[in-house]
Amino acid sequence: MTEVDVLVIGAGLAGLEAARRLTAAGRSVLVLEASDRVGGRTKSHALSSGEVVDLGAQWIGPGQDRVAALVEELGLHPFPQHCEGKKVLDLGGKLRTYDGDIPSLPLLGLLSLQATITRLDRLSAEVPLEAPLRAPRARAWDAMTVETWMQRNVLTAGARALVDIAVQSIFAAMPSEISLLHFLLYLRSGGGLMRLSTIRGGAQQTRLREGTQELSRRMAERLARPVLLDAAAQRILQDEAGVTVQHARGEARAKFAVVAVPPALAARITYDPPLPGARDQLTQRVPMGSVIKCVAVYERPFWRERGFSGEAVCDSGPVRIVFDDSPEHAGHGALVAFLLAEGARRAGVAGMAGTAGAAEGESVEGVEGEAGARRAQVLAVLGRLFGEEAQRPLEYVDKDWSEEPFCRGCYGGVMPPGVLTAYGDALRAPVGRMHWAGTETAVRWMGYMDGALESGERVAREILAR
Ligand SMILES: Cc1cc2nc3c(=O)[nH]c(=O)nc-3n(C[C@H](O)[C@H](O)[C@H](O)COP(=O)(O)OP(=O)(O)OC[C@H]3O[C@@H](n4cnc5c(N)ncnc54)[C@H](O)[C@@H]3O)c2cc1C
Repeated sequence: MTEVDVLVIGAGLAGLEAARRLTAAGRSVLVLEASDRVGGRTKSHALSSGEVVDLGAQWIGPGQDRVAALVEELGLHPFPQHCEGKKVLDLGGKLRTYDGDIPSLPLLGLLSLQATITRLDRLSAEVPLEAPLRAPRARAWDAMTVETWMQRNVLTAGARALVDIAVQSIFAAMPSEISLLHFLLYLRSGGGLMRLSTIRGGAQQTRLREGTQELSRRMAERLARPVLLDAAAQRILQDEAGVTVQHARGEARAKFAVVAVPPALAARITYDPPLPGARDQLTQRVPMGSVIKCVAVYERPFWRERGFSGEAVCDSGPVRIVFDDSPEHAGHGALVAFLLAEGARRAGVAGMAGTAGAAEGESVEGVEGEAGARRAQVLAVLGRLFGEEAQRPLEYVDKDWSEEPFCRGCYGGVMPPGVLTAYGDALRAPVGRMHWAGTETAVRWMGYMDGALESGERVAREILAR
């Protein structure tokens, strides 16, 4: 049995950040990772040209200071997300183009949309980041979904459709699945609705040439002990002197453990003694969002030549949002389309019936079955938005995150009504010698890579203080 000071479960950004901080403080650390790679919800894919696209987390933006510092420390190369040119809005079956951050709507819709954004940002400013239940209307907000709030407060159908898409794009969940309090907390945690949904000055501003998974690879390389891969933690036993973790490759013992996996995944580990009721019930109530990310690669970014930015917003069909995904030195062009929430679930279920590769379908011409059907549907949307050329990519790859065995959905855990009020206190509270990390536990940038790093830093601090 391996014995160390601290065992970290999960080699995503949260677990690796905890591990490197504890190592730097002179503690011995072993990271156990269930899958055969590090990086968790980051996954970079090499195109046949050798350039990299991200099938998981992709962007960083202003205010995400931890990620920015890490990028610099690890010598990675940031570059700006392309956003020059016209954007396409596919609303109510009609295609139009617009400039700027807010899609073009008739005057009343535009006013309603602006008023909604201002109102949501004002409400979210009332939610204290570290203690959301102290918000003056916390209980009322946690008793309703974002959908209910929208029905009452967003006055035009056009504005409602766009807010709906913004919510799906930020959470990979439907407005009907999210507590208004959780939503407002999340907005505050990331600096507001516009910051979360925009490119310039927003959370989609910057990409990494090497892809975001490289952050985890380089962090793991620098640890004193290699990450133990294919070592899913199955059972955590605690006694007065320490913690024993039984995992897929054996057993390990430490003084403390960090569980750096989302709550829904933490629920799949057995705890002995059993978790306190509140903590266990929390893990029963924070489901993961649903997203399939689809990347189509072309000879060149032909849409740029026609004055388009590559960005699109759609209210029908399988795709909700599209961005230019071309590599930094765009010899090639690429577009990334997001299937979100209901759309991802429909496409994912379709994938189950067909070929293997529903989880990560690298489709080639002539591919058959449901993975091929998904590809055809996505390419048909891209063709409608950017012209017929978009239907003929050189390469296509997609990834259904609900199929990833140790993520089971993305971008992260979503809280339905009632959860924060009843179980919020259990989110970060250690249980004996076990400490909880993961982006879902972050105060700032909850749900993002930056939040994952914050949580790793926090648990390292908690353990060192003990
Ligand atoms: C499609 C997509 C797009 C995204 N876009 C962005 C973006 O643009 N910008 C951004 O900042 N964030 C984005 N995110 C979110 C970002 O990826 C996450 O916030 C972040 O990576 C979470 O890191 P984590 O360490 O908290 O969790 P994870 O990355 O989930 O790490 C947990 C690790 O634990 C492992 N594990 C699970 N169970 C066990 C077990 N029993 N034993 C051992 N190991 C286990 C998992 O395999 C995983 O490696 C996106 C996510 C997705 C999927």
